[in-house]
Amino acid sequence: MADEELPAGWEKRLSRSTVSALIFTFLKIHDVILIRQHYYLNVYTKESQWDRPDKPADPSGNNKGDGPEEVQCSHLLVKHSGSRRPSSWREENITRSKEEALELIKCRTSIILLIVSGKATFADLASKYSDCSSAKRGGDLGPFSRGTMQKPFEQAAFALKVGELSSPVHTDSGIHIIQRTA
Ligand SMILES: O=C(N[C@H](Cc1nc2ccccc2[nH]1)C(=O)O)c1cc2ccccc2s1
Repeated sequence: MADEELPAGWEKRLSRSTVSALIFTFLKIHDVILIRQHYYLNVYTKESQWDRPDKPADPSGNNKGDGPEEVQCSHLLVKHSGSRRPSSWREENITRSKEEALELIKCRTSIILLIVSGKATFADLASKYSDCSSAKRGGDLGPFSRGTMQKPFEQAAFALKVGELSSPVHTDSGIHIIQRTA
């Protein structure tokens, strides 16, 4: 594909990077390998990327198509003996196994179906059953961006649509059900 076919707002640039200076001691030769690589510049934001863009550059520069910058979630956490902090407002010393925790959260997931029937809200259940201190706020963790929560939690949260519930998510803290609220 020729350059002129680049989506609007992008320019193809050349990058010169010296990959490495390799010293072959037995050949006493310095071998500098010079690789010229292309990168793509968003002419509006001056942000650059290695991957060839497939859609017009976003003048605002945010939301590069990889989803929201920030989400808000509530969660219901069931801890187990292997949790990072096997203690909570509900239980000083949590000794249940991971398997027992998974059964428990599945059971509470079926209870969560009460939400669908309108007989309970996620906040009701989190405030009653979650082992996270956010239980006092109905499980609400407030808004957060990428890089602030444990990776498995972040990946699940950012994959949810607003209002959606996750399947059980395992982190070092225990097992979570996540609801994206914004
Ligand atoms: O890390 C927390 N609580 C831990 C358990 C825990 N571990 C988590 C890991 C990911 C997301 C939420 C999580 N909550 C605890 O109580 O042992 C947080 C509590 C609160 C309360 C309000 C807002 C944010 C947070 S994050």
